[in-house]
Amino acid sequence: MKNPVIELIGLTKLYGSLKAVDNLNLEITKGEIYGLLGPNGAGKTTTILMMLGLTEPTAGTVSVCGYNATSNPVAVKQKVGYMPDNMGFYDGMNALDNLIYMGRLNGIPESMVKERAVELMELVGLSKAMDKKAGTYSRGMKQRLGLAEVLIKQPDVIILDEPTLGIDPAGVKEFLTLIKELSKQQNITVLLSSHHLNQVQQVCDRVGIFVEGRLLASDHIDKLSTHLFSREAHVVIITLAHPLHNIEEYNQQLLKVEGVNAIEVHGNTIEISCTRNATPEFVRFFVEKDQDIMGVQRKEYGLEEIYQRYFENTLTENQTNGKSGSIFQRSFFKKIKK
Ligand SMILES: Nc1ncnc2c1ncn2[C@@H]1O[C@H](COP(=O)(O)OP(=O)(O)OP(=O)(O)O)[C@@H](O)[C@H]1O
Repeated sequence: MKNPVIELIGLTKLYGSLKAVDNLNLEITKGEIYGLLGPNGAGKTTTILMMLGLTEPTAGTVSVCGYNATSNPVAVKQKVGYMPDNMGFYDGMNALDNLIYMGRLNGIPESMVKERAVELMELVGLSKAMDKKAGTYSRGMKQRLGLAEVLIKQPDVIILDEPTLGIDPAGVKEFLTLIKELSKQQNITVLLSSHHLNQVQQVCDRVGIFVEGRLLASDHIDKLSTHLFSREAHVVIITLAHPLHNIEEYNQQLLKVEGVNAIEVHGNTIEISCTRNATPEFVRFFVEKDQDIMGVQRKEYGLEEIYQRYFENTLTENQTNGKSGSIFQRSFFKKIKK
C-alpha cells in the first residue's frame, strides 16, 4: 500500500496479563473510510488511544500522517480529529459558542473562528439550532455538534469511536451519510469503530473484524465474503409457487447432487449450498418434480454473515469439544458439512 495515512505495525497492548491488542498490523490510505468492527471489549478503543498517543503500546509502532503517535503525539493531534463515544460539551453554553471555543483552543485566528463555526454548523445540519444550549441537544444533535468540533481544525484524519451510539435509526443513516460525503468531498481519512454491522457496511470502504485484540480479517466487504464463503461459494435460492410438503425426501435427493453440502427450506423457498454452480441441475430437479419455479437467485453474503462466521470460528477454536456437523441443525452455518 502506497504511503498509508495510518500505519500500525505489530501493535500490542498488555494490561497486566490481558492482551487487549495483539500484534495488530494495519494500513489505511488517504480518503479511505475504514471500519473497525468488533464486539465490546475487542480492543477498539485501546487501539484508537494508541493511535492518538494517549496510551503507550507495549510493543509495535503507530504512525499517523507520517508521525509516530507515541513519540510525537502533539503532531498527531494537529492532524487528527477524534470523537470519543461520550463527547462532552459545555451544557450551559449555546452550541455555536461551544464550537467557537473549540476553534479557539485549536488556534484558529479570532478573525476567522466565528465564520468557520457558522459554516460548520450549516454543514452538519445544525444551523437552525446553533443558538440553543448544548445541554438541551438530543443525542443525535450532540453527535453532529461533536463532528463539527472535530472538523473545525480541518483534520486530515478523523477517528470516530462508536459514533452512532444511542441515535435512532433515521439519525444514524443521516449521520453516516454526512460522514461519507465529508470524506469524499474533502478527501478525509476516516477510522470508525463500531459493533453495529449494518452501519459499518453502509459507509465503509474496508472493514477489519477485530475480536479479542486480534484483527481476524481486513478487506473490502465483497472480498471478505468471497474468502470466507469459498467453501459454499454457490448458494442458490429457489422460490417455488407452493411450499414443499415432503421436505425430508427432497433433502435426501438433493444431497446426492455432487457438491451439495447444505439445504435449508423456508416454506416455498429452498436455499441450496454447493461447492460448484449446479443451478441447472437444481432447476431440472424441481421441474421434473412438477414444481413451478417462481424465481432462482444467487445468495450474496452481507457483513452480518461474515461477522457471524468469524465469531463462530473464534468460538469454535476456543472450544475443545464443540461443533456438530449435523446438516439438520437450525443454523445455516452449522448445517454445513465440516
Ligand atoms: N485501562 C485499562 N486497564 C485495564 N484493562 C483495560 C483498560 N482499558 C481497557 N481494558 C481492557 O482491555 C480490553 C479491550 O478494551 P477496549 O475498551 O479497548 O475494547 P473496545 O473494543 O473498545 O470495547 P467497547 O466497544 O466496549 O468500548 C477489555 O477487556 C478491557 O476491559
